[in-house]
Amino acid sequence: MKCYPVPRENLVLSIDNLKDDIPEEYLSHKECYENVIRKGSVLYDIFSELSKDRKHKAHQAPSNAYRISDGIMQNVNPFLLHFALFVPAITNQATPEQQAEFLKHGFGIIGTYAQTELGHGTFLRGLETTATLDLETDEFVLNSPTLTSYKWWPGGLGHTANHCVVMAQLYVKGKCHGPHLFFVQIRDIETHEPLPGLKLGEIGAKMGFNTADNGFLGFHNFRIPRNNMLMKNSQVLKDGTYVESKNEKLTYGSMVFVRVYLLSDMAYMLARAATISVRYSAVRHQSHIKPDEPEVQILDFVIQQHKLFISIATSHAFKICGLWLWQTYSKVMEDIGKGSMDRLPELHALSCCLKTTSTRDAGWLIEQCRLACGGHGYLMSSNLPSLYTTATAAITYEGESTVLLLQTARYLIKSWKRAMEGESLPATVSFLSEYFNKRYNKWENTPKGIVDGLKLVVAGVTKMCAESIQKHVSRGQQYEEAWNSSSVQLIKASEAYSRALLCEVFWFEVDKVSSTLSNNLAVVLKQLAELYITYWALEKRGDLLVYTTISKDDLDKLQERYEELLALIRPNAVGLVDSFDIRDEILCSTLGAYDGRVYERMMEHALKSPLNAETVNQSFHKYMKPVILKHKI
Ligand SMILES: CCC/C=C/C(=O)SCCNC(=O)CCNC(=O)[C@H](O)C(C)(C)COP(=O)([O-])OP(=O)([O-])OC[C@H]1O[C@@H](n2cnc3c(N)ncnc32)[C@H](O)[C@@H]1OP(=O)([O-])[O-]
Ligand SMILES: Cc1cc2nc3c(=O)[nH]c(=O)nc-3n(C[C@H](O)[C@H](O)[C@H](O)COP(=O)(O)OP(=O)(O)OC[C@H]3O[C@@H](n4cnc5c(N)ncnc54)[C@H](O)[C@@H]3O)c2cc1C
Repeated sequence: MKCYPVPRENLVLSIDNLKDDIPEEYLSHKECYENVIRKGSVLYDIFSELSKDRKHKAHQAPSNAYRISDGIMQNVNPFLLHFALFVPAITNQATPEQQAEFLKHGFGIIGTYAQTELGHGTFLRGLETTATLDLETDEFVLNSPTLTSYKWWPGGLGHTANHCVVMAQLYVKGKCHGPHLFFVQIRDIETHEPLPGLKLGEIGAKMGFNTADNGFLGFHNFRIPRNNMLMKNSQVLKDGTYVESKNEKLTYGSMVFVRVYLLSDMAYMLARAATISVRYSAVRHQSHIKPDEPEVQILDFVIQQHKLFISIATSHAFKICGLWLWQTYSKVMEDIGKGSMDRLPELHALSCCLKTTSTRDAGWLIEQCRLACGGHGYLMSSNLPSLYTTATAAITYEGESTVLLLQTARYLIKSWKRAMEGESLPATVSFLSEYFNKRYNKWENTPKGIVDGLKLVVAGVTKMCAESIQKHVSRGQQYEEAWNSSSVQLIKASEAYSRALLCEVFWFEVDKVSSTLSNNLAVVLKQLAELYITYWALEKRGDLLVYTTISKDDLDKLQERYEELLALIRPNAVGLVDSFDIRDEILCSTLGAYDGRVYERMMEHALKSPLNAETVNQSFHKYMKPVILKHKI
């Protein structure tokens, strides 16, 4: 691995190409894309130089180098899918020989992950793109038989990528074997023209993510070699023999990989938002707390602390749980490599609910950070609107949130049944077996006591779901119908489970490492973890009252402790966000820069608006003036 900086002479494009003359928000849709490709190409070149000696490994966490692009792009990098899904899909789903072949050009090809179609994103078994084996030519023929079978959404597909990994229904000798992945070239390397037999384009402007170049793709008798099916888990041999995977869900492995990673990504998004709004709240003075004293920093309002400190704490919770989940993922992948699939269902359940909760929480907390900056948070130059639209996209992509929570609920219900039958359960759900023993334990008003209480809530709600399903079945519904009838409660079980997991892992991991930290650091980290747990205990007080022995008096004490924690964290608040160590260039915010020159930066940025290039806009003469003159008395 080479060190920074990459020598300038190694780069095709000049690093000066990373600068913007006009802020991105003033560019048209097309200009914006061209602008990010200009900058993205420099970064792509730098990243490829940096990783020349680095072998792509399966199950490797993505490098943090791409964070730099957060600052340079402000919006989404259209090359993101290459690193985040295309390469991981190949390293995780292709045989070693295929990996050597498909990745031999390194960054000489640009890829994306083309799975979702116009008609289906969630229900993968319903995908319509077909890959049919032609035994005579030893090729697969790809087709999009309907409008709804067009690939729709893949990032970078519109104009950027020249290759993709495509999910299609595999047909061999007239038999469908379900969705499988294929390595497909879609554009000529030199001319970048779409290859014959393909219909390619961009899907249009979106709520955010506008520079991601999301595209559509249709196939018309498009041929690829048989060997382009990614064959690590299942194979199609030359004579058309289909060799089944040990577990057909391994085909979905790339999604599990990204879901796991998203938890750490959300920690970072939230750290950026918290840094902006806490620093701004320290600079901004408005109103009085005591009438005879000067106007205060808005961060001194306790309600402002309540809005913001939870974002700092949550970022740490996600970071720590993200590491824990990453370790779990690596261990399960290692086991799978040795032929054991035992922990795959558990990993799937954990990654589904934690992906959902972290993206949803990041979305509303970033919005809360934006609102906490008052009017100025609404400016694009605060960068909070862009952080919000980028984070909220993740609630839907890589598995729609409700759908993923229902996957976890499926696991919880199965585990509940196993617990009732006296089977032993994996550590992450073993508390289900203890529900009946611990249900009436005396409430303990400590972080550990709260974690135990939250677990009782999960068990209680899961029990209620199992009973609800049973009730509907006994009234004549099929199991799947009964499942649908109980889905509101099932979602609640899953949500409660992710909250209990986040609280438990955060608290116990912090507790574990605190003896290795300086006393001051350990104290502050514990305050953040306790704040997080107490916040959620108060938010979920209704559930705790139903499923545990907590009393009103306990809740009053928790409220008091929560307010104490806000006061304890207040003196360190700015230091805590500084310690996220996010450079101004990456923060990209007029409100959140390290030097606190908020108002100066806002004015400097406003002056860059193209509308300020002239004192009178031409539209005045063209449209307004005639109307004004007409009505002038
Ligand atoms: C920068 C932006 C980039 C964005 C990129 C994208 O968005 S890319 C596009 C992202 N797109 C998406 O994310 C699409 C979201 N959709 C999906 O992932 C799937 O269609 C599904 C999981 C919803 C259902 O799948 P299905 O109908 O095939 O399954 P089923 O419900 O009938 O359950 C059968 C069994 O399979 C199990 N199982 C399922 N998945 C896994 C797994 N990964 N591992 C292990 N196990 C898994 C499940 O637990 C159940 O086990 P049980 O109880 O029988 O022991
Ligand atoms: C910004 C962005 C980037 C993306 N990038 C990519 C990419 O690079 N590659 C790619 O292949 N795809 C990509 N996608 C597509 C994305 O993965 C899908 O949109 C996502 O998986 C959701 O699927 P859907 O759109 O079919 O939603 P739907 O499933 O149609 O969801 C609509 C509603 O139906 C509900 N619903 C659906 N099924 C059920 C069920 N079984 N039970 C209860 N409720 C249900 C959902 O909860 C939701 O409320 C991207 C999407 C976005 C927004």
